[in-house]
Amino acid sequence: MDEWEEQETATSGTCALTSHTSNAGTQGDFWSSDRGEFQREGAEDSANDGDSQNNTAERSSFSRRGGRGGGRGRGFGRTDHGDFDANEENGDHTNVSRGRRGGRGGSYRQGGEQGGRGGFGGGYRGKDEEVFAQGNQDTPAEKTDESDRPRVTYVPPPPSEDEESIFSHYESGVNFDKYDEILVDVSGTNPPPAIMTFDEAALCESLKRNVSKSGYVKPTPVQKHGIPIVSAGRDLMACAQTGSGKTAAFLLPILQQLMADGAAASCFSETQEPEAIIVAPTRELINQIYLEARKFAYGTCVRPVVVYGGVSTGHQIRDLSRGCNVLCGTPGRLLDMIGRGKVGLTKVRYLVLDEADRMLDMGFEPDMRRLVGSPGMPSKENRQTLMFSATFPEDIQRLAADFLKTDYLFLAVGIVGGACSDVEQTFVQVTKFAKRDQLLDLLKSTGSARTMVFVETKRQADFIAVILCQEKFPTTSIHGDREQWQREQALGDFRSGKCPVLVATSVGARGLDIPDVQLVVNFDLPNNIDEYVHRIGRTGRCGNTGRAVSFYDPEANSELARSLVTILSKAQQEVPSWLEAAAFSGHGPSGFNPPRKHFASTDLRKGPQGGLFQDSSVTSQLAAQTAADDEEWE
Ligand SMILES: Nc1ncnc2c1ncn2[C@@H]1O[C@H](COP(=O)(O)OP(=O)(O)OP(=O)(O)O)[C@@H](O)[C@H]1O
Repeated sequence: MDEWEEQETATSGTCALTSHTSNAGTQGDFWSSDRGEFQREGAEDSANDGDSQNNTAERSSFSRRGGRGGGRGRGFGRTDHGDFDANEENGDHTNVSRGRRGGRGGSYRQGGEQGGRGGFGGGYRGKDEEVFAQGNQDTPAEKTDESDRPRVTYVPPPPSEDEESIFSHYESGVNFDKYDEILVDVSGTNPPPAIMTFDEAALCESLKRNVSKSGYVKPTPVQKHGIPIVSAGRDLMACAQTGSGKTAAFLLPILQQLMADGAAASCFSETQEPEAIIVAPTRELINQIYLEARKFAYGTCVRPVVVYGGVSTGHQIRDLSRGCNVLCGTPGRLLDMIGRGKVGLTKVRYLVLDEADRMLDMGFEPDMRRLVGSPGMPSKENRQTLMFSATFPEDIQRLAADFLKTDYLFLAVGIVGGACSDVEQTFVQVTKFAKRDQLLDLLKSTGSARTMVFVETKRQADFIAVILCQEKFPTTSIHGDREQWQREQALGDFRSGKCPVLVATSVGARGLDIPDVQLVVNFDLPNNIDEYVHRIGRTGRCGNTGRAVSFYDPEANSELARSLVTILSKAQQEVPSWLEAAAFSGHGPSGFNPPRKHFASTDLRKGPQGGLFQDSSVTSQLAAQTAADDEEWE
């Protein structure tokens, strides 16, 4: 029995209620082989695939991001699976699935030699190291300076082949038709006319069938406008509220075009040349996008593939080699695959940045520049670049223009950066010491409602999850210190309702589309307003109603007060008088704008008056700043 198996055995199955465990190991994670496969890949495999994150672009891309942390105190600013959360109070970022690591030995395992503190040791790798890492992408793992770092060997279970589960979906809600009332603005020259029905999208039969099997009857506004724009070959920056169908807005026209042009049937090749590349900031989100692509491409010759960190690289290389038309990836792993020569870029026609503002902020921007500058990648004039998000601060729009043709179209559905209008937002003023009791009271009052609780740090996520477990709320958690299989299991348990409470750091804030999330709790408010918008957007999706309750700690959150008032006002929601008072009390960024009643586009090309959401642009710099610190790197 190897070290890995020992640990699994030692810790598995001691918690009947949840899949969550405490740092102290009072409860064990479930582990069952059908969840995924754990294997030690042989030396041959490793030599061929370099199945390690040690010597890859993925690692290199993180190195400059994190100053603190470094799980092993050896100068690497990321954990084993590439996540980084510098907000962790002590700078401990150790991923602790196996023993012998330094660092706090945080989450979930009691295993042997972990523990010890020592995760601090200078997590910064300078430029030279980055160059070194890049220059050694093909070096087998064994030969790197970090060869004792455990290799990632997790192989996720294959996605279901069963048609029913491929097309399983939740119903659109009572407010779905109200989407039609949302004001839409398309700016830029010669936008094509919107479509009103999927029939007008002129999809081929198999795509039409798949759209219908997905339960889509009529397009949402971002689809009505976005699909013809993409089909017309235009570059696009699109901003529409959370849960309003942005994914299909880019997937459907891309798949349609690939099929119309007779995308070459997938065939085995060591280097794959995808026609479309889709990038997203987190593993769970990119996997979700991949599953959507797979669903829409069902029964066609188009083959989507997904690559992301925390999973065996060798496994992904093997999957890739079977053929790939649409490659979905997190930036690090994608660059890694390109660096290894497993992905060629010469045939790329579409480059999609989902959560584009996040992909272009201070954290990921260098990776995006590296991606578009990679050998073979067609210039922006020779590819179509599409960007989607619910938030698009002006400074990021400015940056984004570098990646787009000058005549790109800007599509704004509703208020750029606005919160989803189907989410009822409430605020509770509370000190940090009273938050725990508030949360327990809230959960007691909501019964078994599926609830996401957002906290600031990974340690806090563990702590709160344990408390909730102890209070008999079946709870699991997702954050960057958890192994990938644990993250996927946590999400699975939350989706299935086995654990109706999910405690998450910001890694769960963007894009996740989980059925029936009725409540989002901001146990800790984020420190930028865009993050708030994305977090509460995990509920109230696709015309369903949802509820968000945020704990406002006057000591910690006064900087956010003005932006919150703006967001609430624009969503036509009640603003608590104490929040308004806090907003005007002199704290926080200047430039508060009283809410305007009418829609206005915030395509920055329209000039300074075009920006309805100037408050957001004030905070966006902060957002970019803090994103580099408090989000989790993938
Ligand atoms: N036209 C439609 N009819 C019915 N359901 C739809 C339609 N379009 C999308 N959906 C469903 O709505 C849900 C939300 O869609 P999606 O995840 O694409 O939203 P999003 O705008 O990307 O959200 P976020 O900003 O949070 O990433 C999904 O379950 C999707 O399948």
